[in-house]
Amino acid sequence: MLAIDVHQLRKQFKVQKNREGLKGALKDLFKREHTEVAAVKDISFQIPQGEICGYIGENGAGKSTTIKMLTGILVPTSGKLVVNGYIPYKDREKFVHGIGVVFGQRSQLWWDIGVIESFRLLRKVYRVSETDFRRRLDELVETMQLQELLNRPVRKLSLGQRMRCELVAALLHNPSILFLDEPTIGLDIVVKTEIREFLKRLNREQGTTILLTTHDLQDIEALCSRVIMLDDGRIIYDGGLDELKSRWGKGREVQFQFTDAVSLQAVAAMTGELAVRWSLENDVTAKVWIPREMNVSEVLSRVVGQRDISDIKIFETNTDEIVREIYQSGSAEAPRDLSALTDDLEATDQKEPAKVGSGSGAGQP
Ligand SMILES: Nc1ncnc2c1ncn2[C@@H]1O[C@H](COP(=O)(O)OP(=O)(O)OP(=O)(O)O)[C@@H](O)[C@H]1O
Repeated sequence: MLAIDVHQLRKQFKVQKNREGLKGALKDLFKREHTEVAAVKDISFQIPQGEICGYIGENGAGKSTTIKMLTGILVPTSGKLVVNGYIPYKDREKFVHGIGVVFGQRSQLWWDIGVIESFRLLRKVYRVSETDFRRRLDELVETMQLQELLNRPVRKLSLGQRMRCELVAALLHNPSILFLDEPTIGLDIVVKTEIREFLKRLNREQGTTILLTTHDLQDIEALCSRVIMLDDGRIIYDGGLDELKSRWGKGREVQFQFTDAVSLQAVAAMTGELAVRWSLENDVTAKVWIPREMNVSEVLSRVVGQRDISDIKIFETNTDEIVREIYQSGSAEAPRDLSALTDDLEATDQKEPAKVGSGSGAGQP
């Protein structure tokens, strides 16, 4: 069964226009002018139960607007959406029992009362039985190590402590879908890792579906097998993270540290006709760029054995770089040949972003 089913979903906001000058302000008093801002433009996607899906995009791409429609806070302008079997904005009362929401920038806990009191209030809001509440609370408090924090007022918690409490609060009623909007924003790496581990476990053990919005691509790498990328209200990529990397990655680089001095000619001779590119870093260190369709072992087997090597390091294009380039180009369509890759590499060497076909290719692959 699908956890989330979205078809041609659109949200337009009516925004007041302010005319310039005193005359304009006076005119505004009598007759307001409006413009329409389309925040989400006819997007479609399906998320099966039990999936962890990353929902990413630049500031203003339309992520929060989508989450707000999926959680029933906003009514769509057009399109269809079914979440957990319900139409969120229509069936709100029944619908909210099956979802949990964490907005990293906002709290669902009461600021001045003890954490446990907030949890008790939420138990009443979600009408969870006392026995289920106790069992669930004990389990969550232990995994999230909240024992010491339960009686402290929320305002006295650190951000990391509060986020752990927010997650517990969102899960007390045992929802089958969890919406997370920037859950690790501002957290240190230790708390981020704890939260990622917790979410992985939750998904593995309870099959909770998770839709995660984040600007931290390490959250995505750690948790999501699939990523949906938005740009200006449209989906420009929907697929696996691995596929994105192999489609956009610029191949790999292998750095060899030799025991004796080498020359560029000598290292290039070792790989002969292979379409790789060598560069020298110093007398004993050389780097070879290998296109993504070539197996690294093909190069390694030619080099190892011909010369004594003291160290080898393999570098991949990291996801941050890939996603930054896609945002810049406005399209995740990147059918690139070897020469384009080489051009890109040269461009990157000169610290300029790689350019690929511009934004017309929006749409789901
Ligand atoms: N209530 C609103 N009224 C008018 N315009 C809005 C409203 N909410 C959002 N927008 C506009 O819709 C667009 C998408 O905003 P949204 O908050 O969904 O983006 P986002 O991807 O979540 O961005 P961020 O990463 O900065 O949170 C923006 O241009 C924003 O200005």
